[in-house]
Amino acid sequence: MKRKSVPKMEELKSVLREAFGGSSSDSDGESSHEWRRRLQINDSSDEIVKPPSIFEDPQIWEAIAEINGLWICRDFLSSVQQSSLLSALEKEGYFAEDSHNQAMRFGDLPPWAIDLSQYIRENVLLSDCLSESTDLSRSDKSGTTCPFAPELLWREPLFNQLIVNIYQPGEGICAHVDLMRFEDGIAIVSLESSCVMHFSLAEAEYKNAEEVNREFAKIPVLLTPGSLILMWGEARYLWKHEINRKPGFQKWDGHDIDQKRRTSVTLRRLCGQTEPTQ
Ligand SMILES: O=C(O)CCC(=O)C(=O)O
Ligand SMILES: [Fe+2]
Repeated sequence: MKRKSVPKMEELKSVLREAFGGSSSDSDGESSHEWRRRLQINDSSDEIVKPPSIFEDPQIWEAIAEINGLWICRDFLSSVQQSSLLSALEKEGYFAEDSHNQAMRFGDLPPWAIDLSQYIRENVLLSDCLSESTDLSRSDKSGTTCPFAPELLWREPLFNQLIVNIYQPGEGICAHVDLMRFEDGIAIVSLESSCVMHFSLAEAEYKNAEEVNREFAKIPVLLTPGSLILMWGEARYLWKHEINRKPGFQKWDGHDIDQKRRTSVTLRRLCGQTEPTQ
């Protein structure tokens, strides 16, 4: 299959500029711009907050040092954007009953999820990961400076399955590797309560002592409201992830995390979906 060539950063910026306009324009109806515009409107007050420039203050991406292919953007959504996303979930009826803890969509995603996907793609692109200068202080163990593999970033659609998980205090998710029916490249947006997600190696095929030790070590990652994690490559296939919200397991910096309801939006892509021909 012919792969799309990956554009260089400058080409990319001009493509983005053409598609979404500069920071001062918010008149077009383009999806990502629309998402940003909509997300600037505070539901309760209708206050319009000045939209950020798409090229200033790019968000900060951190590689989780121990795990190749695991990246976090802690300030991915502002508090206004988080509220807008929660309102969109509420309108879908996902919070209608306390017993309702999961909702899935396949194929055509709702507009807010398409916008969210586009916003993820845009923010990865703006991380300058495709530029030739590599800042090793921001790379993962394998030396990669890109929060998402370029060949995954350019697939269309980026994601076509979503799952919304709603956890009441004390509820979590057991250690697992996501099903193989999903392609590589998974995004998780966290909302409401913070939590610690633990990662542990999935396979016992690492024979040396250091790796056996690592196998039992769990790597904790704090997921704060509005954060985004991206899992691909080793993080997606070789590591399990779990959230244990039973008493004693949700500690950060020696303190128990105050548990409230937590909501997450996971975006993935089903295997075997071909790109539409243009
Ligand atoms: O809720 C989360 O943050 C993780 C969800 C998850 O791992 C899954 O649905 O496979
Ligand atoms: Fe998962």
